[in-house]
Amino acid sequence: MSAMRVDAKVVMLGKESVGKTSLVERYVHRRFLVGPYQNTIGAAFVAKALNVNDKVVTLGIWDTAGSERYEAMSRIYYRGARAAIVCYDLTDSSSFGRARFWVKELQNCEEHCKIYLCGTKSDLIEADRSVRQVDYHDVQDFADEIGAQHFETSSKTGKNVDEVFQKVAEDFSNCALEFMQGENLLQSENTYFRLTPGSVCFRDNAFQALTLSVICCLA
Ligand SMILES: Nc1nc2c(ncn2[C@@H]2O[C@H](COP(=O)(O)OP(=O)(O)OP(=O)(O)O)[C@@H](O)[C@H]2O)c(=O)[nH]1
Repeated sequence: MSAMRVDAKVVMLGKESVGKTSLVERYVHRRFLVGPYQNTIGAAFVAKALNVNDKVVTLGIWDTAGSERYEAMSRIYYRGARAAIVCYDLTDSSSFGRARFWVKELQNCEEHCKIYLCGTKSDLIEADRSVRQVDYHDVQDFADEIGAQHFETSSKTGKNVDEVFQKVAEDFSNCALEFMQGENLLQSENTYFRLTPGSVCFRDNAFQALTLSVICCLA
């Protein structure tokens, strides 16, 4: 059994097919997978270390399944999260409604979790403005109202992807001292990820990444 330390738990939330997995893939592996869409089952975990002000911060990123049949499981994954990247698809107005749902959940259940609103697939808007279904200013007003950061990203081109995760790590780093004074987070179960002998894992040394796929028996 091995363990690695994760400084901040980050959860990806949002309607199915908004591009949560693609965002994580682009950020961690610098790639955009083409081919038939494969929905996430249960959740997947990846850890990535990055530098913030000469310090290393390791983010433990939980990519949840967007399908409503896995909603109860997604609730498990946001528990103890310090940041939630709530994604919506810029070309799908209903996905923003779903993003609002997750924001409400987080506000009710995870008061220490910082929220980052992420409008995905901006490359599609850049190619054809008429496909935009979610207005930038409407989301910015909502973000201001709830005290969230707001980004528009493209996993296809990489636009703003690093910026989202860098901001998450910077905010965590700036708040870490305050958190540590409030509660001994570095020793809480949320900041260590422990592998059990039966876990499925892959280690990517280049990115100091460890991936765990949680195969859901509800599938
Ligand atoms: N053009 C474009 N397509 C994208 C982008 N991000 C994701 N997609 C496509 O959108 C589809 C869904 O992407 P995923 O990353 O699997 O979506 P998800 O939110 O993880 O989906 P679930 O696992 O069902 O929750 C795939 O066909 C992707 O190729 C993007 O930035 N630009």
